[in-house]
This record gives sequence, C-alpha cells and structure tokens, in this order.
Amino acid sequence: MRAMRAALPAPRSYGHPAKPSGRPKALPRDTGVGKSSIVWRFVEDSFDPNINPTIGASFMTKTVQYQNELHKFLIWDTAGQERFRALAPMYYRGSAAAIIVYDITKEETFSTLKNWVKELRQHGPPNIVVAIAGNKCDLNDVREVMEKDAKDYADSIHAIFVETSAKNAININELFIEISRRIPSTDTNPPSSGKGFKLRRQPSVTKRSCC
Ligand SMILES: Nc1nc2c(ncn2[C@@H]2O[C@H](COP(=O)(O)OP(=O)(O)OP(=O)(O)O)[C@@H](O)[C@H]2O)c(=O)[nH]1
Repeated sequence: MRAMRAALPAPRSYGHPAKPSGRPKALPRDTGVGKSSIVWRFVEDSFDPNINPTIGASFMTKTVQYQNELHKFLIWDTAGQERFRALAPMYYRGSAAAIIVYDITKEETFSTLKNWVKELRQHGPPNIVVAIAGNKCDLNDVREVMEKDAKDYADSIHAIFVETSAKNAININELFIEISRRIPSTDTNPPSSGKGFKLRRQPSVTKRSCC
C-alpha cells in the first residue's frame, strides 16, 4: 500500500468571515466552491446540500485499488474562509498532490484560483501534483467559466483538469484516480513520508466529458 496526501486549498477569499455554524448570508466570494462535498462524495459516496462551511480543516482517508496496488489517500480538506487562509501552507507543504477547486458558476473563483497555483509553485513541495477541479458542472445553465478556458489554463501549467459534480457524482473518482496515476510508485520512498515523490509529467490528461 502506498500513502499520499492531497490537500484541497480553496481560492483566496475576501469579505466577512462566516459564523461558526451555518452559512452566512453574504458569503465571502470564494467559499462554498464544493471542496468538502468533493471529499465527502469520494470518501462516503454521499452529498449533503446543507453541508456547513469547514472550520480550520478536516481530515479523511480513503484507500482505493488501482491496478495491482492499494493507494491510501490522506486528505486534508481546508477551509475556504479568509480567516483560515494562513493555515493552508501547513497542509500543502507535506502533500504529494493538491486539488484546487473552483465553482464553474462563479467566474471570480476561477480568477483567484490562479493565486493558489502561484502560491503552490512558490511555497509548495517542488514536485507537487496539481489538479484543478471545476465543480458544480450540474449547473451548466448558469455557467460563468467556459470549460475550454479552464482546460487551456490547466494544460499551460501541466495540471490535471476535470469538471466535477459532487452532487451528481461526476468525475469525482476519476479525479483521484488521475492523481494516483500521476504520483509515481513509492517503492523507492518511505510510504509514510508523504513527500519526496518525483513527479512524472504527462503531456495530456484523459478527461471524461461531463454535463
Ligand atoms: N449544485 C451543486 N452544489 C454543490 C456541489 N458541490 C457542493 N455544492 C453545494 O455548495 C455548497 C458549498 O459546498 P461545500 O462542500 O461546503 O464547499 P466548500 O468549498 O468546502 O466550502 P468552505 O468549507 O466554506 O470552504 C453546499 O451547499 C453544497 O451542497 C455540486 O457539485 N453541485
């Protein structure tokens, strides 16, 4: 079995912090993109339309079989609210992969996602696998971010890209499997270190079209 850590940073957020429970009426613009919902869909195969905002960060694990190996994902789901912003480096520093999530119905979440990419490149582990997930693709009718624009950007930075729907379970498993595929075997690395992976860059990512 090999272990890997995937942190889920959100785009930088602005505005008033949320109350400790329940969603605030005026949401900071980059919270609520669906990070926790993606993790819940992957780990528990469930979806809660009334899920609360993450406080600090939450941790979950899931082991999946991939080809002849067992892959254990150690997942930090980080909070998107600005007041927790400073915590993010604690989670991505030791991670083998990071999934940056934006909401396809909110252009500003895609714009600020680029700040996270820059931050990961500057302060994250050198070989961290970056995946971009355009979530809520079930809401195609109110889409603000074109899939092609996001895919072109992801290709330009050699990141994995998928559009996902945690609600309708679209491309969630595929996202994690692709991350698994991009992280080389840990045969030559201690499995518990969670870092030191040498990243094999793939020229393109196979993506199942959704919505
Ligand atoms: N339609 C739709 N709604 C979704 C989807 N994923 C999440 N949501 C909803 O979006 C809202 C926010 O979801 P969360 O998973 O809490 O978002 P988050 O990014 O973890 O939010 P923070 O913890 O504040 O950073 C909730 O009401 C979810 O039910 C999706 O794929 N489709």
